[in-house]
Amino acid sequence: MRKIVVGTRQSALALTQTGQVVDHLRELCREHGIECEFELKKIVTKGDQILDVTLSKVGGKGLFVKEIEQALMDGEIDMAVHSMKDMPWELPEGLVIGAVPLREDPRDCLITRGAASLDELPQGAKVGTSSLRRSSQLQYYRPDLKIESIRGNIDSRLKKLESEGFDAILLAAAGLRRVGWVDRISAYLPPEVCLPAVGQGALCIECRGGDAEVLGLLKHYNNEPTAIAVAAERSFLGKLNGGCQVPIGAYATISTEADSTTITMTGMVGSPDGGQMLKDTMTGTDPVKLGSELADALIARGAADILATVRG
Ligand SMILES: NCc1[nH]cc(CCC(=O)O)c1CC(=O)O
Repeated sequence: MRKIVVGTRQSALALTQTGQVVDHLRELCREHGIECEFELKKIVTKGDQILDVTLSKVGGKGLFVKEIEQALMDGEIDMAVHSMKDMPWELPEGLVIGAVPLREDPRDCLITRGAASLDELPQGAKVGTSSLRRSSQLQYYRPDLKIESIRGNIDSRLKKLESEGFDAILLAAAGLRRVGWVDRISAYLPPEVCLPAVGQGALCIECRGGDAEVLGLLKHYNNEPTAIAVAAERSFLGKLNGGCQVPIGAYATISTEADSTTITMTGMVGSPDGGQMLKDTMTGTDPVKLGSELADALIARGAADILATVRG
């Protein structure tokens, strides 16, 4: 019987979502008469070890993914479960996205100490986020807010809300839902106010392109509308060369009528202080083409200059 070793980071969120994926895959194996067993392998990444520096300064989000991809290429593991939004837009040679399962809630949310919405936060409130995308959109909407950096896993950020005197912090709703902490959410930020990160709320199941057995299993786990939406968002990110942490957001939705699928996507590029904010919405049928066209539309309005300033 084939044993599939599944690599995961060791944060509460990573362990929970990998456990959930393996449960789903076991079910799919039963359903499709596929014989295999699963084993979890925890991997400590650089991103997990370096917690005291802003991510963009130490090499961006790819830090969470690189070591796990190396383990895949070395054959130490056969499958990796990542948060899609932590995935750099380019995969190393030989690795593929085997499945993109059904997306969780893509929105960002606010965890406050009292206020029931973004509008209710007091003038000058101290808000914790290290994401340039979140700070850009928050400052654009509420220039009075004081944004301060906060890092760490979801659990340590929730602790810092109290211990470091924040009035609110921003997190992805998906992560909180997966670990069962929805009751901590004070308010959801609609995409019109805060466009999510590319791939937010989705998972990425990565494997070796030559592993037909694993690919065969994973194709049953793929959710086509999510995969198309994520492909469009990642194409947008790729065209903007969004390698490391950047103030870029995008959210695509899919509608199917008769036999034709239409993708609607909004994308944003903003300066971290919210002083500049470029946003556009476009529709299309080819995800890669749409992502690239939406990026071009923002580049024509100066997106590349904003990003160049951020990258320094
Ligand atoms: N940057 C860290 C990260 N990567 C994935 C999630 C959870 C949400 C998701 O899976 O999209 C989070 C936490 C957060 O941003 O609040």
